[in-house]
Amino acid sequence: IDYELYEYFNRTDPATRQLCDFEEQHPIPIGILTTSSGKPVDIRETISLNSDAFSNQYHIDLLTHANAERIPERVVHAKGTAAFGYFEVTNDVSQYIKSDVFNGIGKITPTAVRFSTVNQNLGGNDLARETKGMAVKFYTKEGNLDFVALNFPVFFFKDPVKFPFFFHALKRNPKTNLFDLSMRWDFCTKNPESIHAFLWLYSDYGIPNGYTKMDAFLIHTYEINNKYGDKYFVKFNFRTEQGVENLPSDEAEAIAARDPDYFNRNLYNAIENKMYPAWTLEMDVMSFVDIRNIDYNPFEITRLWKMGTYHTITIGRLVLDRNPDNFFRVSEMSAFNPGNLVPGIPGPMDNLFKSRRSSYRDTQVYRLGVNHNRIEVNTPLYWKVYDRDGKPPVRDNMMDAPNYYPNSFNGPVPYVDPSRPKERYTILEANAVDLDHAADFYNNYLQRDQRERLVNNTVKSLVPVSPDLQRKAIRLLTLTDINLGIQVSEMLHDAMQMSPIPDPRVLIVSRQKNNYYYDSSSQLVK
Ligand code: HEM
Repeated sequence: IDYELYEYFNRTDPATRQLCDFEEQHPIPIGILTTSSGKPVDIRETISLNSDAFSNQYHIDLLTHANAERIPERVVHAKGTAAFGYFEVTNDVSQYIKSDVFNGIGKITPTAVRFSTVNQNLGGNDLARETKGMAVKFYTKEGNLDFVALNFPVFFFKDPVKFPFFFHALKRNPKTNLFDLSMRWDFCTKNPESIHAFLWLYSDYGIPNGYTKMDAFLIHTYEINNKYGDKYFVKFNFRTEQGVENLPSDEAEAIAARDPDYFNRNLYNAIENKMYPAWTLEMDVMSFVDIRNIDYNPFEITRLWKMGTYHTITIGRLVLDRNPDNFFRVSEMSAFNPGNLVPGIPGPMDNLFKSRRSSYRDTQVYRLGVNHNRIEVNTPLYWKVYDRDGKPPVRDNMMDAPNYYPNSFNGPVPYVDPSRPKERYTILEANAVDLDHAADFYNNYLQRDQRERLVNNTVKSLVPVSPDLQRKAIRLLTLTDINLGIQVSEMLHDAMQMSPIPDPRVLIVSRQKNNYYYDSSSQLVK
């Protein structure tokens, strides 16, 4: 007997026994079967052989609905899962932030959370070496607050114009429909500011041991205000109470071979087994005076704040205690938008964040429709709008209320917030690439054994790419840190000796290349 296989097929975990649990809770059928319009279905309509199938409305209803049961998967973060829970304030942070959700020790706010892996399609592999997402919707009295975070504290670039190219390069090659390490390394070496986040990716943090064992970071520097209108600048971080745990590549590959849904299963089972996963929400804080006295740009999202230049304050705890009763209704219909903020959180000022405010909304209009905030999981506790009509759901469509503003007939009116600061700062963003942060991560953040695994993982990803890209990658790694460059270079050399002789065509395309552009008279220039 293959005991591993035996154990796998004899699971008694909540995820595997879900249908049996349903049966136990419903010892008799839950009702009479109907068509979608509610007509009871006669048993003879459930078989279409030797009958007039096209007079059988049940048959037509069933098949045509099945034809239309897919909506577009998310353009990124398609594979994921969701859970409900609550947020509890555990500390008095009123001196920094006036938002109702974070004020009043003991205050509980319901939340919905979606975890995801970035580049996989729906049904992909949870254990792929990819950034992971954690999006939290707080249903607050002042509207929905969406904290949309990643398991790395730095992002790959700061110019939002790069986003479509970034996710094209990390998703599937349009010709082969395969993930393509050449595209990845080409993106990385053409956009050297991304090396810091790529080092996080090739380090142990690239494969957490499930969603419950990872921290999550909002990355951007958020402006927050207190009730006197004072400004503070913060980074919000979720710290896992289960402890950070990562998986070595070989172990991750072995698990993936047995269970590519390992992360989703793990979260589902933890909640069903009442081992409710929890995170502490903290913020790293700087005042305006602090910001004026530091020697680096704190709004730069490809770097970390320097130790000693800020202090950290706990806000509260996020606990997940309920699995959705239907995956599609919650995970797939949810729409998280980092632009959904509440009074007291004007939010980040960098261009990448500004671009995200519109990007998420736009893709959600495409994916779920213009009324996506009327879908149950996205509906705030309170809403009064002048939006009308469009593809369902429209809920009550604001019934008989006036549909234009301003009006003389008592439609909804805005509120006045006297403590809201009058001005917002504008930040200047530089194009320069500073590799020091990546070097700092490699040398000071990682332990020796972690550095070794990072080198191993990097080499593994470089073996299949062309020598030209290998050279460019080693150059970038060497510029980042000379030892890192040397180690990757030496180990890659050894690995290439062991691998089969490269296809000569790869060598041809790998000759030293130049950069080309067209001049104003359309001549190609080298
Ligand atoms: C220019 C930069 C970025 C753009 C344009 C962008 C765009 C998008 C888009 C279009 C989606 C799919 C949303 C949906 O279909 O509902 C998405 C999902 C997501 N993004 Fe970003 N993103 C950017 C940067 C970031 C950053 C910096 C973070 C984290 C700090 C982040 C975290 C996430 C997460 C966690 C999701 C999944 C949300 C869910 O579970 O529904 N993204 N992003």
